[in-house]
Amino acid sequence: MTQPLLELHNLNKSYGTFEAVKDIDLSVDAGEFLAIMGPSGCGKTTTLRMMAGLEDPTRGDIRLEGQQINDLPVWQRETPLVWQNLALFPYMTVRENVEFGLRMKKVPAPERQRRCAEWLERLGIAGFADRNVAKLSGGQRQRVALARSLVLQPKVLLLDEPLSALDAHMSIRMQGELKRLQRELGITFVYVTHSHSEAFSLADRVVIMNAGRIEQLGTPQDIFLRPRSRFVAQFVGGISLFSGVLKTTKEGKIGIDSADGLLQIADPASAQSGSRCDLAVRADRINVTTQPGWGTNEVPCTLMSEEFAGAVVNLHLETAAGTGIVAQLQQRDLERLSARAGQQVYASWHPEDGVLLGAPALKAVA
Ligand SMILES: Nc1ncnc2c1ncn2[C@@H]1O[C@H](COP(=O)(O)OP(=O)(O)OP(=O)(O)O)[C@@H](O)[C@H]1O
Repeated sequence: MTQPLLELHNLNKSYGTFEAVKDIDLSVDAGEFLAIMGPSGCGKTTTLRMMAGLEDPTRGDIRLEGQQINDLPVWQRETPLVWQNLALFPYMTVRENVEFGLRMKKVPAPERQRRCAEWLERLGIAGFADRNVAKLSGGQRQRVALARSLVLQPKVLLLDEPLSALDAHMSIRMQGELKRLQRELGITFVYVTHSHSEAFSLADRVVIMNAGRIEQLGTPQDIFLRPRSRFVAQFVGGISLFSGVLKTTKEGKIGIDSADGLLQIADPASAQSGSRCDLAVRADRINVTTQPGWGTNEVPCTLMSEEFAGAVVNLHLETAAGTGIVAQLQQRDLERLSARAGQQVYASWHPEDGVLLGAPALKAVA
């Protein structure tokens, strides 16, 4: 088995009595693009700053290539951090900013200039080399910040919401460039973001944090299709949740007995009958009809509102028991449905589209 490049073992950070990061265990492989997501204040930045050496862990280990680096000062680490406000030196030119780290490392002038020129070229900012960074656009400044870190040939590049200051168009463009660079260079990226679309489209694996802990770690597909907890399902969004008790009927059907009736599932894993469970169903798996009789799990609902999201529309429904359901329809399907807010409709889905959460057997899966 190959050794992970970066490892966090039982990493903790407290500020006074407040525990910002709790018992984080995480391994990042060489060349991997790992995204860290979670609600504001869940400890993403603190975790990243500990990796960068900008915060001391209260407890636990950080290892790079197997070596503990907890006490290594920032400037000796090979894990630079690029963050949202970039922290470029405002009175320096682009070239001076990019060369700065190499000067600190006492890299001889000819090599410094060669490496700086290579990165200015690579990131398409050679034309502004002698311009003051204060006179650049947001996207250009972002490139300077990346060049300044990449010129140091880091083992891991840590990025804290690097695109959050850019407008939507520039952010999408930079996402593509970041992914291309990461693939071409084979550098390991650890990337903190608030943006679901950035995490899910860029990362090989995504960490979802909640209140200082890792709630789920998996590929974007895993997290999107198989959220492990209510928290992850709600955080990812576009998922309807039903609570109930796992039950096998006299006819041999398996489902959860919920306030909205028996909701059948295809795969109960090894959850035991009688255990309390939550069932998650993705919005794009829910059919909506104006007449009953179309599906296995069919729940009468009231259409509460429609939310237009480009080519698709999210329908917000509510059952008689007060459960909120969200269904995602193509625009043309909505036209065919021709239902209005306040009208009774029927939500249905196939048993195999329901994912059980909270069952003991599922929790035990690593
Ligand atoms: N220096 C500090 N002193 C005291 N508390 C701190 C300090 N730094 C961070 N915290 C607290 O630790 C918790 C985690 O902060 P952190 O910045 O890691 O969260 P985050 O997930 O990155 O949030 P955001 O998405 O808002 O940036 C927060 O409650 C924050 O207020």
